[in-house]
Amino acid sequence: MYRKLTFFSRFVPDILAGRKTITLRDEAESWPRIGETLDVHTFEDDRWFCRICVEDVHPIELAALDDTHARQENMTLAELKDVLAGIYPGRDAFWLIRFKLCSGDDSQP
Ligand SMILES: CC(=O)Nc1ccn([C@@H]2O[C@H](CO)[C@@H](O)[C@H]2O)c(=O)n1
Repeated sequence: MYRKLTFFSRFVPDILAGRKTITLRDEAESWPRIGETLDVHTFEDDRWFCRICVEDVHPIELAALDDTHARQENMTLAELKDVLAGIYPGRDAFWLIRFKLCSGDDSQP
């Protein structure tokens, strides 16, 4: 059994295309561990849509977010900050989870 992470369904196409390779979460969702495989579901209807392998997890402040992070979200920095303000109003400290799509077969690199 893999642990489960959810994403808003509007991000599904970007995740499946490999255009979105990070997510920024609060402490409640800082639990993924590097090397861990996760089952990924939509937040709205709990639909499974892929597995991801966690490549990095680290804390990051809002002020430290730059264009590289925005690119990894397939957004501009302004769009990313808007999205964060919408999901996490007033928060300025996050956890960055970087991931790649994976099969869930642990024997694969
Ligand atoms: C319940 C809950 O909080 N779910 C979340 C939280 C965040 N995100 C995405 O991560 C990035 C930065 O936050 C943006 O692309 C967000 O849309 C998400 O898809 N689903």
